[in-house]
Amino acid sequence: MKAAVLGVGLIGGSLALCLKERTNCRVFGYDHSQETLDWAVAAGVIDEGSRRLEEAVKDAEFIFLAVPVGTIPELLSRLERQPLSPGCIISDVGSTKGKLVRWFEEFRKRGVTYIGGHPMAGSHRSGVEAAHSLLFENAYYILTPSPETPLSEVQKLSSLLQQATKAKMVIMDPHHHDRLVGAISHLPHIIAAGLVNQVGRYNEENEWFHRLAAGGFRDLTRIAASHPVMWRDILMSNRGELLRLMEDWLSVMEEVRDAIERGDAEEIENFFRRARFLRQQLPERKKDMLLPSFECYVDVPDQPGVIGWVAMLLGNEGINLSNIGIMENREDAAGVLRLVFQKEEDLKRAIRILSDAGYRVFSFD
Ligand SMILES: NC(=O)C1=CN([C@@H]2O[C@H](COP(=O)(O)OP(=O)(O)OC[C@H]3O[C@@H](n4cnc5c(N)ncnc54)[C@H](O)[C@@H]3O)[C@@H](O)[C@H]2O)C=CC1
Ligand SMILES: O=C(O)C(=O)Cc1ccc(O)cc1
Repeated sequence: MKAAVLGVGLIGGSLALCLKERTNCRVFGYDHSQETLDWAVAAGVIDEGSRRLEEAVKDAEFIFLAVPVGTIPELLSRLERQPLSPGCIISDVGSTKGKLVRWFEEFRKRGVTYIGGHPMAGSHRSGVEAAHSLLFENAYYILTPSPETPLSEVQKLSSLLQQATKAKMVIMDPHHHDRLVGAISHLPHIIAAGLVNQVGRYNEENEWFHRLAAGGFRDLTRIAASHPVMWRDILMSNRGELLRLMEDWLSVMEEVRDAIERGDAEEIENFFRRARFLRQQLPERKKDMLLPSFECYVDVPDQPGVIGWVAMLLGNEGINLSNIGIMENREDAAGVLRLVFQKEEDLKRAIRILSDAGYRVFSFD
């Protein structure tokens, strides 16, 4: 099986290593830098490399775009004009997904499936030299198929990626994805960079600012060392969500500022109490602490009572749900319901019952 990785940097190189190490894919790399390709072949990151797109994607069953976010649309346009293997699956690893939605339809017309993807693991380093095959292990890897994407294709891609990366595969609506990563990744990068720049200005006057910057400042600003061009692209492509999130952030800051101005000790204490409580609730990352869970996703119409209806269908058959929730909440679209079970047998029975009831059910397990 041939897989093409377009952009052999940190993420593309890591994905190539994963595919080579844990699947039977032969990995063909494409990059605009010949030096990168030579290094990647010599280090065994890819089997072969070329600066010619046509050669890289010829006969490939899977094509992964791992170029900067701002370059993905241009590369997709070029791919559209290439002779591609019928039934081939194209995916990308870009940090934002909403702007890429239209490509599903563009490629569908040509008998090719495009499914957005985003591994939620990375580093402030970039380039193929920093690639490694354990980068994605146990991280979440989000896929953002269109509601029309054939389930068999989503399954094919997710099985390959799960096997290769050992990540936890999740599916999500692309716009919901952008709001979510906007809040937990993009906004924090803006805040970290802003704080470092602010203190940097003070330090120009008095270098004790940097000398004393330890503990909290370092912890909070680690991500400010990330790649400026990559983050420029990410902010430009998640504009709408980020503007909304920054409004919220500014009003949170205003509330604290006002509380300080008023000398409102209670409000200030509550601000920190709430944060400490919520911080302690964040899920642990330790691998062995994860309880086994089996999950599936169900396409549901956007109608009141649909969660209760699905829960009742399963309850009537004595199936225990350990969690249930809507994955996206746009008003104009149907939702994706996530169902979690503690027993594999319950998952299998639930899939059968819901499919028999006419629902489109998807599972990674
Ligand atoms: N770095 C991170 O922590 C994460 C990054 N991502 C996404 O992964 C993608 C790649 O990021 P990294 O691997 O960190 O970047 P990188 O800079 O390490 O790698 C990008 C590679 O693409 C090549 N490239 C750039 N423009 C090209 C073009 N027009 N044609 C051919 N090759 C080209 C570069 O030579 C480089 O080898 C981005 O879309 C980013 O949003 C996703 C998850 C985490
Ligand atoms: O967790 C973060 O914010 C990181 O710094 C790593 C990272 C960067 C970009 C992504 O799209 C996903 C993960």
